[in-house]
Amino acid sequence: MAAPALARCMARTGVLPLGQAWGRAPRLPPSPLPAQRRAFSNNKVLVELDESAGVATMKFKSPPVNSLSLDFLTEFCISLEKLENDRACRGVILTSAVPKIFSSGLDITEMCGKSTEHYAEFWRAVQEMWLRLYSSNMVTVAAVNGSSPAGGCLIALTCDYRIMAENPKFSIGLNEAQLGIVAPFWFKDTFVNVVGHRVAESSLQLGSLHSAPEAHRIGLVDELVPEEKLKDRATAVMQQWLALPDHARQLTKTMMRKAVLDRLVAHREEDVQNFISFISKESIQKSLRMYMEMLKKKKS
Ligand SMILES: CCC/C=C/C(=O)SCCNC(=O)CCNC(=O)[C@H](O)C(C)(C)COP(=O)([O-])OP(=O)([O-])OC[C@H]1O[C@@H](n2cnc3c(N)ncnc32)[C@H](O)[C@@H]1OP(=O)([O-])[O-]
Repeated sequence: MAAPALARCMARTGVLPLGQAWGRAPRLPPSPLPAQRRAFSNNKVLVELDESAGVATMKFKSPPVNSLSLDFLTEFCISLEKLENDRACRGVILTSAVPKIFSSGLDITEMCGKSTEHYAEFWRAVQEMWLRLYSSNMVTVAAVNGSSPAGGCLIALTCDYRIMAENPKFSIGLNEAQLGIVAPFWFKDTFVNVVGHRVAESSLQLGSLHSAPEAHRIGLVDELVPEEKLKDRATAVMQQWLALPDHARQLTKTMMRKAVLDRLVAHREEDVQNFISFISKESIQKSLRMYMEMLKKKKS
């Protein structure tokens, strides 16, 4: 489906047609035509595709903090879909064009004082982002070049491999509990699949934001590198993963992730309704408002 048609579909329903993501044809190696670089950009996501390497870089560029608004999520899904359907692309590196911030997570303003319909549309877009990324046939590498709380951490966890800049000021984690909200089961499942049950249990209950060295120690990120080497290291890791035959790697990935993906697909609407009734509670709205005020105070 072409991008404008996808955008119209998402504007109408809040979701991309799932048939687009599942059961797609196996990825083919890039064509032997002369090396080419292509770029396409929406407002909030910049994509550069190196056809000779078969690798795209997706850069988040939604200042000040790359929060995951409905617009951002829509653009993210459209960009990912374009790459997924592009035979020249076998892997994607996710990173940020905003200094010091990978992503600040879900845009809190999308979850405050809005209508039930808006919450439903927003939550379907969050689900869609995760379903598409977690089920992607491409190799996905997160080059985490800044802080990455909550939904930002989820994006990194959803990739195949995570490399973080070894800046002790950068933190990462599912800190929802600190906001007085609860990460849904599929955030938790993704986290457990990366760090194991015990670490996930305490980290989630405490809403921990882990410094880069601690995130590495608990296995939340696979490696740390000096900031200036992050891009090169992500490219080297990507080459290593792409050296394997796509079909074997893709089937293995599906085998490892299917149960968790199927769980959300089977309970998608129920999950939307859970989100709406949870986020609409006055006590939750109050917690979110206080948290936003705290962020503003910290700034002044
Ligand atoms: C069930 C649901 C599950 C939920 C999952 C989630 O992801 S929940 C999300 C959990 N996410 C978090 O807990 C992360 C909260 N954010 C932070 O901890 C910090 O902003 C930072 C470390 C990301 C950047 O620090 P920094 O000193 O570089 O920047 P700064 O702090 O000065 O902020 C600049 C401006 O951005 C604003 N803004 C920031 N984040 C958000 C947001 N998510 N949304 C909207 N706006 C946000 C902030 O208010 C300020 O606005 P102002 O005053 O200019 O109008």
